[in-house]
Amino acid sequence: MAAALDPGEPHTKFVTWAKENGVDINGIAPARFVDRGMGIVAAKDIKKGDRLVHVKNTSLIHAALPAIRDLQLPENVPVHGRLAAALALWYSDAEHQEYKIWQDVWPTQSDFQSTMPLYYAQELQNLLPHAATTLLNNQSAKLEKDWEDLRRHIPSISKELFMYTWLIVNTRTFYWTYPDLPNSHPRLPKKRKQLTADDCYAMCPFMDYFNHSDVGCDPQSDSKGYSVAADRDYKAGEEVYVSYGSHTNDFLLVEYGFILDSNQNDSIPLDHLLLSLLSKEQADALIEDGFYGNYTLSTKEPTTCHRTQAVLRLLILDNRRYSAFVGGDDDGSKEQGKVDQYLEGILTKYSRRIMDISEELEHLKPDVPGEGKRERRQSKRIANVKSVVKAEHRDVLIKRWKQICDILNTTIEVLRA
Ligand SMILES: C[S@@+](CC[C@H](N)C(=O)[O-])C[C@H]1O[C@@H](n2cnc3c(N)ncnc32)[C@H](O)[C@@H]1O
Repeated sequence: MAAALDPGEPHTKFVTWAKENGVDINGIAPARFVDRGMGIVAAKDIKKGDRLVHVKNTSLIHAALPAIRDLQLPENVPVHGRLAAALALWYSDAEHQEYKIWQDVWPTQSDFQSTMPLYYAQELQNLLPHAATTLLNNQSAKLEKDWEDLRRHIPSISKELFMYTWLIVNTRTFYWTYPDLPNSHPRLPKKRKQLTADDCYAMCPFMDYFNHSDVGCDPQSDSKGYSVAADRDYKAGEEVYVSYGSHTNDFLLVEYGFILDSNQNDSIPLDHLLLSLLSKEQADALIEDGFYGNYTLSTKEPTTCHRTQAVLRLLILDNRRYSAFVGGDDDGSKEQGKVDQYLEGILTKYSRRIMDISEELEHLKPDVPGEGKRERRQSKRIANVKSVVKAEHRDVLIKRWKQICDILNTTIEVLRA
């Protein structure tokens, strides 16, 4: 069990504020952890099913709040950007005290800088795994677009501050469908039927202290608000996690800035390995059959999905055998050995490429705090290393590639057996 440390005064003040502002807390408390900032611990022995926290609907912060609508931010901008703009305006306004005590317990800008891939040096971003690269490109495009669409409406806010509150929203929001409002209400971001996941963001003070685990409590919402009940018994002092969803480590890394040591939901995409092997005709056939792309290798059995089995068969079998497999007329067991052998070759090649990437990462010199530019230049020359990056960024990336290699090697062993 990781040591839980005293959270410090701002957190004690925040808990008092939360209790006075619609948050009901039972048997849990915030605590500081060495490797993941704040989290929640059991303050006493807890029984499975006990309600640990309830946040009233009126205490949530979301786009339908009058205080946010009054800012008259353009409605075509996604809720994520509008919430970030509101938080930035409140954060920078000394007169606006309503959420000050909550803001005081947020992670700092420097916490984000040391964990989020958005802040990695370009050369490290270039070495992210494929899935993480796609997610990071999307995230970065969304942030830039929100900033471009909003900057004229919030002239007092710097991009740096906007980026900070945008990441606060990114890492601390909950899914909220405004169940306390009628289906058509002027304060709903859209008519209820038209709401998409991008409209359903709510910030939930205190609930946002919970860290994530692949097995954890499952937050629930209804028109009265948000709550968390214990998923199992806990002993006093144990950390209580919630699950943010069935996320892979690449997703957790880009969206939240961490990876789990063990993650039953982890998987890696194979599209970048398989799509390039297809001829135009094969790609067209897969599109027509609904099997183009989205091929994954997971940590759970069976490690390859049905889609992957389909594309591999198209690549190495005659069309008749492929069609029998995707049409469901044949389970494909007759050719399984041949398919496994082919996949084993592809994965072995990828695993060798990862060894090269890991070596490249090892040669990027980590930034040593306190070391000046001159010393860095000198030690770069002496050690024949290429560049200077943040040690914590580089190390998490080395660890992630090692996890990917382990998934590949486990699968290769299974395919060989
Ligand atoms: C909703 S907040 C949770 C509270 C947060 N730890 C804090 O200090 O305020 C989400 C952030 O917590 C951290 N986090 C959550 N779960 C984690 C875990 N299992 N391991 C490491 N960091 C985690 C990540 O920095 C993530 O972006």
